[in-house]
Formats: sequence, structure tokens, C-alpha cells
Amino acid sequence: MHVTEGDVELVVPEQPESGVGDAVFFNPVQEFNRDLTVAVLRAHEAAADRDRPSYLDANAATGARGVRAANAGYDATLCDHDPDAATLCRENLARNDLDAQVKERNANALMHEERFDVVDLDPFGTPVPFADAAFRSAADLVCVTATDTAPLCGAHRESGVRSYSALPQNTEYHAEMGLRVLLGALVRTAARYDVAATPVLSHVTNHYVRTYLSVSRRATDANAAIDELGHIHHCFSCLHRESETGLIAHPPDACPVCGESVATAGPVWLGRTHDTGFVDRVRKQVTGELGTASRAFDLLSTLDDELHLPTHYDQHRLCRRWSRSANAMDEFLGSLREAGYRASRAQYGGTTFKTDATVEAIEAATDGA
Ligand SMILES: C[S@@+](CC[C@H](N)C(=O)[O-])C[C@H]1O[C@@H](n2cnc3c(N)ncnc32)[C@H](O)[C@@H]1O
Ligand SMILES: [Zn+2]
Repeated sequence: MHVTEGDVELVVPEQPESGVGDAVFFNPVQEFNRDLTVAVLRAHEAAADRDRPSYLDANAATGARGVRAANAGYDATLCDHDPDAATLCRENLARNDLDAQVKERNANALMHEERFDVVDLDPFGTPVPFADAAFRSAADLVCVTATDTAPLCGAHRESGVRSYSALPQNTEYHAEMGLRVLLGALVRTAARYDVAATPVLSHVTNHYVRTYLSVSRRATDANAAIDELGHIHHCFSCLHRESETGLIAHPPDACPVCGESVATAGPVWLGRTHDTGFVDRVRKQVTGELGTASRAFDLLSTLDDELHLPTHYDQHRLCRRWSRSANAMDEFLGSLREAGYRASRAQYGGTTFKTDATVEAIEAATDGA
């Protein structure tokens, strides 16, 4: 089957309907993820102080990412331990007249041996088995996809605890919970090597979490990153939540609003999940030949405005609790601002938002709506 993504043409195997089989993996739905990666790489290259920075597609499969990185001017290496995948990578590079290295190897061994400016992890499920080697190998940027959203967001709690050494809670902001659990684990992994990992762009869909972390090899920066870890105390009864930085959690004895008990998630990343300047530079690289350009542009515009606060709310859920009909989002956010609070849309869905108002304050401020 032939697929065109951006300016490259790929041959990809038909995928078995069951999802189980020997065919080299390809998911057309991830085009959005790959398009954004191309925009990120262009932004990184424009700011890099060297020609043709190096890029490792650590879990290449058909080579969809590595071929597109080579096409974007990177000195690309495509790695997969599956011989059929390595063969397909070579074919897809040749089909597009592109020169890149293909390694039929265990990506962890390769990353322990070689340095790359950018390392991209896109494994099946959790990226944790590749994270240590990635932070040792990458000079500038580590890109990570995690498709194990149920463990990350607390729906499969034990598995989340095992993979991420953190306790997730299955709250209604589950996508953001998953992102913050993943970021917490990645930041702690990097810190083991005196590396500070700083998220510069992150997005979440139903199927996966994707994040890009810039890398600094200064122990003081790694200490500063650790300082942004902490816990979220959540009341499932009234939805009140508060966050607390630091590795030791001090949950309140009871919810300060309704008196019920609170549940604590953590350690999680409480810092910024993106850098607005970086997001702006990536947005300038979203061009018409990207198949999902308008969706990418919308996401990056939302991120540009999103408040850097853990955690988000969903207007429809809140209004259902209050037996109110939901008004237009702009009007709703306007009421919060008029009452003196900060408020923005959030990336987690059309009715999600962030504010520094408490649940009680949100209810009061938007009551006349
Ligand atoms: C989800 S697929 C990658 C999809 C691809 N990046 C894309 O965008 O279409 C995961 C790939 O990782 C490969 N893989 C799994 N473990 C690996 C390892 N230890 N070293 C290298 N590749 C590995 C698998 O063979 C599989 O092809
Ligand atoms: Zn409460």
C-alpha cells in the first residue's frame, strides 16, 4: 500500500484487522503526530548551530519518521530490531532518493554507543524501557510517544505504578494526569544522568501522549527540574484539587471545601508542559504540504494561550454537576475573567479550560450565565 505524508511517499504493509501479526507496524492515524514532529524538527534545525543535525528514529518500523526527518535535511539514522522493518526502511529511503543510515539493532544498545542531536522514541506502549538510553544519547532534544494511556492516567493503576514509579489517580482530567505522570518519570530518569529534561511541547489524544523535552547537561538545571515535581491532592466528591511541589506529599486530612477525604497522585511533573516561545517557532513551521496542517495549527494556537497551571476543568462536566446548561465557551471564560480570575482554553478538548479559580469560585463567577 502506498501512502503519501508531507513530501514523502512510503510503502507500508496492510495491517491485520486484529492488530496482531507479523506485518511491520504502520498507523495512518499517527500522521498528525508525525506532521508535528516534522514541524518541531524544522524549528530545532533553524535554531541549531550546525548543519544537518543528527536524528535517531529509534523505533523506525516502516521508517515513516526517519524518512521524513531525512527529507527535512537531518542526518537521520533509522533503527529497528525487526529485520523486515529494516528492509522496509531501506526501500522507503531509496524510493524518496534519500540517504540515511539503517540499523537493524536493539535501539538501547545503539543509544548507549552513539550520540544524536535528536532522539525519537515511538515504541509499542510505554517508552520507559528506552528512556535511560535516550537521555544518555541525546544532545538537544528527546521526543517521546507513549500509547499506554490507561496505565498513565490511572485506569490501570498497578501497571502505571510499575512502569512510572508514580501513583496516578483516575480523575476527570485523565489526559493531563497521564501527561504529568509521564513527564515526572522522564524528568527523574534524565536526572539520574545529571541531565535536565524540560518539556517544550506536549499534546495528548485518546490514543497517545506525545512530548518533546529539551536536554541540558548541567546538574544544577537537573536539580531545578526535580524541584518542579510534586503531588496533586484531588477530592472526588467536590472536584477540589490542589498541587504541592516537593518529593514528600502532605495531603490535607480532609478536603478543605467539602470535608471528604482526598486522593493523592504523584510524584508528577507540576511545571510547564510546553514552552510558549518554542510553540510559536513550531507554529511558523506548519506549512501547507503537511496533511494535518490545520489541526496542527489549531493545537499550537491553543497551547500558545493555555495557562501554565495544573490541572484543567471540563465546562460540560461542571455544568452537569450544577444542573445548568453550558453556555458558549468564550462567554464562560469571559465571566471568569470579569470576576478577576485568569482563564484560558486547554488542549484537552473543546470544552476544557484552565483557571486559577477554585471549583466553588468557578460556580459563583459563572452563575449568571
Ligand atoms: C509503534 S512501532 C513504530 C512506528 C513508527 N515509528 C511510525 O511512526 O510509523 C514500534 C517499533 O519499535 C520496534 N522495536 C521494539 N523494540 C525495539 C528495540 N528494542 N529496538 C529497536 N526497535 C524496537 C518494533 O519492531 C516496531 O517496529
Ligand atoms: Zn471536596
